Amino acid sequence: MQKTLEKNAAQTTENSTLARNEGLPFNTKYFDFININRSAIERRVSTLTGRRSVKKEFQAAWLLKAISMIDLTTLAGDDTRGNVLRLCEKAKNPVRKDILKSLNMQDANLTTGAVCVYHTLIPFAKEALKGTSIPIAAVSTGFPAGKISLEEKLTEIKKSVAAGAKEIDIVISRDLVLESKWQELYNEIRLCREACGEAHMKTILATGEIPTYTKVAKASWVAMMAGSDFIKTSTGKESVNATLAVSLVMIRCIRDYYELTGCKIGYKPAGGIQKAKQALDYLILIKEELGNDWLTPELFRFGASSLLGDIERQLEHYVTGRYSASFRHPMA
Ligand SMILES: O=C[C@H](O)COP(=O)(O)O
Repeated sequence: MQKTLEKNAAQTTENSTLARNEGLPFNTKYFDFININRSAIERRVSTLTGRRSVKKEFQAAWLLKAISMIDLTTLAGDDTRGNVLRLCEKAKNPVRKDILKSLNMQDANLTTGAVCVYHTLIPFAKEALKGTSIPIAAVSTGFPAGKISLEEKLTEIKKSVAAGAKEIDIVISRDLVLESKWQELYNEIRLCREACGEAHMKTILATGEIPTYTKVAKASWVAMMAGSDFIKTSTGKESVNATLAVSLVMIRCIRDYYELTGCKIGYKPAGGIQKAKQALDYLILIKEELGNDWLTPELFRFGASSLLGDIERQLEHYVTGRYSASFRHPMA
């Protein structure tokens, strides 16, 4: 397992020199022809999780890797300094020391990929993460509905960056997708990317509010062309959030964009990913469709508030042979 983690660390270093996506000039020729066959997509993902599984020590190694790719998230109306500080402690020490010791991973410096909070909570995350390299991700642009003016969106992004966010998760205006106003969508995302400056931008499509996979694919293309560093499924607040099927649609766009431009765009499924088994399914999908290059925090994140608790529980089971109650693995 030590070897697997060392290999993962080497992969991360390689990817940390990744050039940012500068985007492409707007042109509908890249996506006009797209027409997604829903049943083919759903068939592909249903066979994937049946055919493939990861067992025993490989499963433990994959779960540790999954932890390094979690944007540990709290986006609740009752967030306080206290729960953000506790969440950050969990990001710094995601797995109990005794479990890590049994896995011989106590010196691996395992942390989550980032901590994701609302803008007003950034100072508390900054205080708690001081001295670490864990980035703060902030949700901006009128999260989750995005129903504020473009000017306000840009101001919000700039404020979050100034407050210390190194990653900005923006929400797009879903009406522009519903009405196929692709050029307007492109302009909006472009301006957001400019406002982000050095901060990496993850563009949330809110796929649960987009009626067809064809539109999800077109919106993915527009987001990448406009300079997004990551494309992300959901806010976690829609009635349907991340699914494997919508992920397949989006990561195939990432693959095609890479083939066209040579630029690797990151992927972040978010919302409703609560179980270790779900995380493994996503990792298998990414490995099969995009390859190992994408299995690093630079190119893949889970947006999840409670997934880490189940992963820790499964690791404890791997080590002790016993399951503990979920409340023994609190997030904050
Ligand atoms: O971006 C992250 C999501 O808001 C987290 O959703 P979740 O609470 O369902 O894990």
